Amino acid sequence: MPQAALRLDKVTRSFSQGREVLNVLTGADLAVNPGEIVALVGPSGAGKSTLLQICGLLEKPTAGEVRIGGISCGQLSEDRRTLLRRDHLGFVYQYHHLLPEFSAAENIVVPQMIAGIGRKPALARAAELLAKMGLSERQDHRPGQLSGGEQQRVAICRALANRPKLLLADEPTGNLDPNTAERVFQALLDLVRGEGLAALIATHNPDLARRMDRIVTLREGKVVAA
Ligand SMILES: Nc1ncnc2c1ncn2[C@@H]1O[C@H](COP(=O)(O)OP(=O)(O)OP(=O)(O)O)[C@@H](O)[C@H]1O
Repeated sequence: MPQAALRLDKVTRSFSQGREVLNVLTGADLAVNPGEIVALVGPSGAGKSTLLQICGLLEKPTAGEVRIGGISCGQLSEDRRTLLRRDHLGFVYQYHHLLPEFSAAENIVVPQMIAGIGRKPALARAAELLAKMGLSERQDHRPGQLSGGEQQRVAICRALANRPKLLLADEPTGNLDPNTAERVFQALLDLVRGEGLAALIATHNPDLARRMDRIVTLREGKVVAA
C-alpha cells in the first residue's frame, strides 16, 4: 500500500465560546491516497474549513494525529511545519488573494522563488501552468485586469507552482457565477489529475462533488462516507 497523501486519526477540535465549549471535530478519521481527489461536503458550520486548516497545518487539532505523506505532524517545530507546508501542500481559497501589483505570471513565480527556485525555471513553470489553464495570453496582466474566473485560475496555478503532493481547496469556486464556477472547477480537476496530485476539496455544490473520485461528509464532527 502506498503511503497516504493525507491521514487524520481521531482528530478533534474544540473552540471556547465564552463559557461554552464548541466541539467542532469530535474524532475525524480520513485518508486521502496519492492521486485521489476527494470532495468534502457537509452543512454550513459543520467544520469543513476547520478540518482543511488542520490538514494544511495552519491550525493544530485539540487532539488526534495528522500525517502528511506519512510524516506525523504533531511534534514538529513551527519551522518544520512551515517547510512541510511549502514543499507538500498547495492551497486554494474562495477568494484568490493574488498580489494586486504583480502580473499573473509573477504571482506564480513569487512562491517558487521563496522556495529557492531560480527565476528562469520559475518563469517557465508559471508559463506552463498558465498555458494549461488557457491563460497564456493573460500572463502579463495584473489581477485587476482579469475576470473573477481568470483570477481564480491564476490562484490555482499559484497553488500548484511548487509541485505540491496534496492540494487543499476551500470552496474554490464559491465566489463565481454558476457558469464560470463550472468551467474553473473543470479546469482545476483537469490540472490536478494531469499533475497526478491528491486533493481534498470542500464544496457546497453536489454536482461538483460528484465529479471527484469520492465524497466524504462531515457529520457531528466525524468524517463519514457520503
Ligand atoms: N477560531 C474560532 N473560534 C471559535 N469558533 C470557531 C472558530 N473557527 C470556527 N469556529 C466555529 O466552528 C464551527 C465550524 O466552522 P467552519 O468554518 O469550520 O465550518 P464550515 O463547515 O467550513 O462552514 P461553511 O460551509 O459555512 O464555510 C462554526 O460554528 C464556527 O463558528
